[in-house]
Amino acid sequence: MALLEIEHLGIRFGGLQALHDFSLQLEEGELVGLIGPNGAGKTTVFNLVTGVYRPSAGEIRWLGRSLVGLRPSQIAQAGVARTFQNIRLFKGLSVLDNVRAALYKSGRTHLFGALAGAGAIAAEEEAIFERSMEMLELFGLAHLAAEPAGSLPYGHQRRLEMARALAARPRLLLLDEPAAGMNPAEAERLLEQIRWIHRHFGVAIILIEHQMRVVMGVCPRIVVLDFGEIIAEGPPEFIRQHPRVLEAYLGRQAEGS
Ligand SMILES: Nc1ncnc2c1ncn2[C@@H]1O[C@H](COP(=O)(O)OP(=O)(O)OP(=O)(O)O)[C@@H](O)[C@H]1O
Repeated sequence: MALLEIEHLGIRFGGLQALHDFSLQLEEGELVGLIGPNGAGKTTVFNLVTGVYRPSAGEIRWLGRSLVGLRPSQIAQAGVARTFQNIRLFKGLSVLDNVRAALYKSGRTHLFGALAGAGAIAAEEEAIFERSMEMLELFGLAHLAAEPAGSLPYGHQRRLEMARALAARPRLLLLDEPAAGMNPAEAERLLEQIRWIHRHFGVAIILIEHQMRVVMGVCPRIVVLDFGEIIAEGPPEFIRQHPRVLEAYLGRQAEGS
């Protein structure tokens, strides 16, 4: 059974058809890139999958069961995690507390739910602490655990966001333009990190990215959106030469330059 099945998904905002007839099937552990020019509808796909928006048409199935109508918190609990285009951390909280907060929120940590009383709560606190530190260590942030998240350099904040998202062991990670605002060297490092996350956690990933080079370097399959519709889908070498993709990207760049 597919991990995620999206069928004929659509949403309108007033007169704007932001997404139309969008279908995508994702297997456990698969890594797919979602690209397209500004306003193509990429983030809208994430907002639909995570329950922020409700579709006007179509179906989203997670392990065979519909996600449509579930609250974002329920979808997160089911195993879908995301990061945002504009980093969303609790900037005033410590690096450690940012990961801890994600674990409390996920509701997936009731490891000692069958037990009652203060002992069980203390054990759960301990489990959350251990898991949070484990994540910080994996992401090379453990030595910064006590620092306020807002004081970290940009690249570290991105890493913390990913550590947070992965702490509750999701089965699907939605990455929304993680390379935004990065220079080429930073983007290259991020690429390595995404490859590592994919290998290490065995998690399925949908990567939205503006920089074609980043997506092409990491995703074996790429879906291209333009004006809310899929215009091409396939491996990087196919996408790179696809006339509609070239037109969508280069045509508009040429107009803009
Ligand atoms: N809540 C909303 N209300 C009205 N219009 C919206 C809403 N959310 C998205 N849109 C519109 O839907 C279209 C698709 O937006 P979306 O953010 O999904 O694009 P995108 O491909 O992620 O673009 P970018 O690369 O600029 O982030 C845009 O025209 C956007 O203005």
